[in-house]
Amino acid sequence: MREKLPVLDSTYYVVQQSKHVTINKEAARQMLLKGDVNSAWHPDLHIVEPDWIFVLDALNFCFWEDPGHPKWSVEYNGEEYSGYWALAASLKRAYEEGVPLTNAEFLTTISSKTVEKIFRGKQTIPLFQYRVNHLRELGEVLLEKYDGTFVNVLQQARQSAVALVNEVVKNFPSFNDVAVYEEQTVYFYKRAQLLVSDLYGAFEGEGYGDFYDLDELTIFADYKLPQVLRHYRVLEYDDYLSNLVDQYVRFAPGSPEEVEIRAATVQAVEMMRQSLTNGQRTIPAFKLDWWLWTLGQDDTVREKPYHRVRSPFY
Ligand SMILES: Nc1nc2c(c(CN[C@H]3C=C[C@H](O)[C@@H]3O)cn2[C@@H]2O[C@H](COP(=O)(O)O)[C@@H](O)[C@H]2O)c(=O)[nH]1
Repeated sequence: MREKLPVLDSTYYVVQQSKHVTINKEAARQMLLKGDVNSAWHPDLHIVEPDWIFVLDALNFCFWEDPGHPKWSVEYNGEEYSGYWALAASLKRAYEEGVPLTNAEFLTTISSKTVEKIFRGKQTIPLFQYRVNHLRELGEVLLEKYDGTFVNVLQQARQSAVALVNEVVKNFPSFNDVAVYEEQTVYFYKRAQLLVSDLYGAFEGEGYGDFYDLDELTIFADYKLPQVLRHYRVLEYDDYLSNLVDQYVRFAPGSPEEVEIRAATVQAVEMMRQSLTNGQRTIPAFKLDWWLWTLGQDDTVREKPYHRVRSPFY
């Protein structure tokens, strides 16, 4: 019996009780009919090195600003990047400048000054102190338990995506993306799951990217996928929630509103997967994720804002 993640069951529970978010199955079916779900992984701006990718996904969260506030952006090779791409570009720039990002010893005592230099650009990257703390946590745990390299975390997982997610969330608290909803623990594990798909993408399914159970992953519950699914009316927010989201009101991390949005995102894509499987080859959730996330990079789906939570988990 293959090991499974607790993400699907726990998010299913939320969707059953959900007060403010509903999933529109027909809209989900329509979206799939129009979609070209075979989007590829974007190789540009990435260093194909396991410890670098681990650092990338330890920092892969919360790039948004409130309306009217300019976003953090960096310049790399004459191009300006913001959001996720600014993170990838700044870490690639640092790596090329010789900052020893993949040296666990260095990470344990990395200074704020050094982190400022890594992310230098216009404005400041949000949740700056969390970025420093996550890097130091990676260094400490890698040194203490894995002889200083993420490669040994990968060895522990023995090519199981589920085992790797569990190993990471258990030993690196900054990846332990869970919430409590009506006394039940709800597991999202967004950056830990995204890490596995990034390894798969970067290594093209070979070597460090070779996992036998990738179809056990769910989508990665960030803030862009709900925005895309809401645009296509796959997710429907009631008036109470729509008003708050559309006025850029911030929700507290772990609030019922946030958990309902994230859980419905996971379950909506699971529904898409099921509808795809009748008669067609099953497609792993992470491939639908890449498709939806790439759609989210396009302005057409942004007429309504995504929900705002200042969270270091996504
Ligand atoms: N669900 C999901 N969330 C993802 C990604 C990625 C980047 N992966 C791509 C990169 C190379 C490969 O081609 C991967 O496809 C970033 N994010 C999240 O989005 C948010 C940033 O958005 P914006 O502010 O607009 O940059 C933030 O929460 C960030 O953590 C993904 O793939 N799936």
